[in-house]
Amino acid sequence: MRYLSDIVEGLAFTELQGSADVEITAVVFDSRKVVPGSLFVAVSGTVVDGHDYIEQAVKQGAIAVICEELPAHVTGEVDFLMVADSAVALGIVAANFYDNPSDKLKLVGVTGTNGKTTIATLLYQLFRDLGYKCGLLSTVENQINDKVIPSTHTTPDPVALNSLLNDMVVQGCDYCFMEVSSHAVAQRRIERLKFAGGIFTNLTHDHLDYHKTFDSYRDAKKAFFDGLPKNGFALTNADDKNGNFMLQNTKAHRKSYALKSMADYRAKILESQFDGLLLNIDSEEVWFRMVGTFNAYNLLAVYATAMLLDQDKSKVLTSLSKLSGAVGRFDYVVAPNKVIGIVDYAHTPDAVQNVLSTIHGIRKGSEKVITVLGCGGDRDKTKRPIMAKVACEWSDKVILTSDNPRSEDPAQIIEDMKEGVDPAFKRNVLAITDRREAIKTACHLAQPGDVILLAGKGHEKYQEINGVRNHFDDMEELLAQFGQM
Ligand SMILES: CC(=O)N[C@H]1[C@@H](OP(=O)(O)OP(=O)(O)OC[C@H]2O[C@@H](n3ccc(=O)[nH]c3=O)[C@H](O)[C@@H]2O)O[C@H](CO)[C@@H](O)[C@@H]1O[C@H](C)C(=O)N[C@@H](C)C(=O)N[C@H](CCC(=O)O)C(=O)O
Ligand SMILES: Nc1ncnc2c1ncn2[C@@H]1O[C@H](COP(=O)(O)OP(=O)(O)OP(=O)(O)O)[C@@H](O)[C@H]1O
Ligand SMILES: N[C@H](CCC[C@H](N)C(=O)O)C(=O)O
Ligand SMILES: [Mg+2]
Repeated sequence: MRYLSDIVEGLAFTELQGSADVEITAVVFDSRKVVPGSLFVAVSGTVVDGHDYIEQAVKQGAIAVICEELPAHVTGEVDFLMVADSAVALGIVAANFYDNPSDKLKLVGVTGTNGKTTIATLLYQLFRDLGYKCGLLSTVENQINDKVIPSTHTTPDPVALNSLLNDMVVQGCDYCFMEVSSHAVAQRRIERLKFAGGIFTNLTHDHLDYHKTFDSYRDAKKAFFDGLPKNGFALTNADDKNGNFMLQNTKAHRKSYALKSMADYRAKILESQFDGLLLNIDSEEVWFRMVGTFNAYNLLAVYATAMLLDQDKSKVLTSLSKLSGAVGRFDYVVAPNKVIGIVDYAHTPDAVQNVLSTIHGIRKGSEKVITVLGCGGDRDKTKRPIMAKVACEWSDKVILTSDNPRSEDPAQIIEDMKEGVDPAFKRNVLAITDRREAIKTACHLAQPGDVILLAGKGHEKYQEINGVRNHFDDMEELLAQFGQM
């Protein structure tokens, strides 16, 4: 049991109606989830305003409410606290409710357009292998030591986030590695968390539906570094044109990694194959199981982080060389007829280009590249033609299909993608709305040695159409076509 007075510690509120001396059973920001004794935080969202649900929350048993505006009719039995920003307040009270778990372990956050899941997962796998108890919060799954907890977001809401961190503390975790999405920073999901360090991967085109402009997307990422404490580290990619910008106002120790520029941690690619990378990393030659230049960046960021967390260099490199990262990132299979299939979560123009240029760099001769690609519905529409354009530039054949159409018409999403197809390439482009059929067609078209890339869905085990999630797994489909299932 926790008292309201403990939970609001550090919270700047302008008015308190009632007494802070009440016991709170739960912190809740969705009226539908209120249980008797809850503290309800009214947050205004992208669809509705939580303030409109205060009455419902009280009816369901909320005994205290945090809000930006007091409702017209305030009953005497409920405590009301007025704040300037409810989203910030939610972060603070959620952390206090769980007794600030981020103060009790070393929390490392990863932000950037691409590579967050890969880096957070590699760090988790590395530190587990080094013998530590660890937690992971990622797009694919959350983990507490070896226990897997399904994830709903890249970065959970503040209540779920602090609850998971608290479970990690209870399970004795020394570290937690988490992804920090730009939505999470903008919506203040990470408020009041204490980070031991932050990592920046890169910044390219995504989520402009939500952030509206590239600058505000960039500023959301930067705000994460602005908030790091002065005894923490801020590690950036010096090869990315926004890398230094991220660290402009941070109080944390500034560190960098790079393959091309001057940096604190450097690596060079010596060999790049379908089964791995040979890197000269911090003056040591090491073979890794991860594929592609972009993974050289991810591996280097992980290595640098391990050094900043005072780990032993040779143990780290030995362990890192065995790891394969997150599922659905450049997953590679060969059919009996020697067709190569790759499943990758590339869902931004930059990621599509990186994966395809990696395939180009590795293939030996005249093998053809067939790309199967869709774009998500209810997400950034402006990336659709660019993703299609990039796919066409780097493939011999492209099959445009559905990703997760969500509430949108799949045929219209494909039309939006077609806008990016060069007329001269049109005869090499097919449009097949049914993703299963699209994959089947790619497999029929492929000749021995050819490479099929299934882009966009990676680890996802579902396809969301009109609010319904049907089971769908790119790798399963590929293996079925290859006669391996
Ligand atoms: C666009 C977006 O980020 N939306 C998130 C946001 O919801 P919202 O602003 O739409 O909320 P809303 O429906 O307007 O409701 C406003 C408030 O009223 C409350 N409410 C609402 C109805 C009601 O009856 N009673 C009630 O109290 C809601 O609980 C909420 O507090 O806040 C919710 C609670 O935290 C999130 O679940 C929700 O994520 C949605 C499901 C989502 O799809 N988000 C994606 C875009 C997202 O966050 N993605 C990022 C990055 C992805 C990546 O690149 O990896 C992520 O971190 O996962
Ligand atoms: N460092 C990188 N630079 C550019 N592209 C990358 C990098 N790492 C991975 N990718 C590409 O981006 C895809 C997504 O990678 P990952 O899941 O690690 O990114 P993420 O940042 O977690 O994405 P999300 O925002 O959806 O959570 C990969 O499948 C790969 O195609
Ligand atoms: N976490 C990202 C991933 C998108 C993956 C793609 N498969 C899609 O559904 O658009 C998002 O929610 O924008
Ligand atoms: Mg991710």
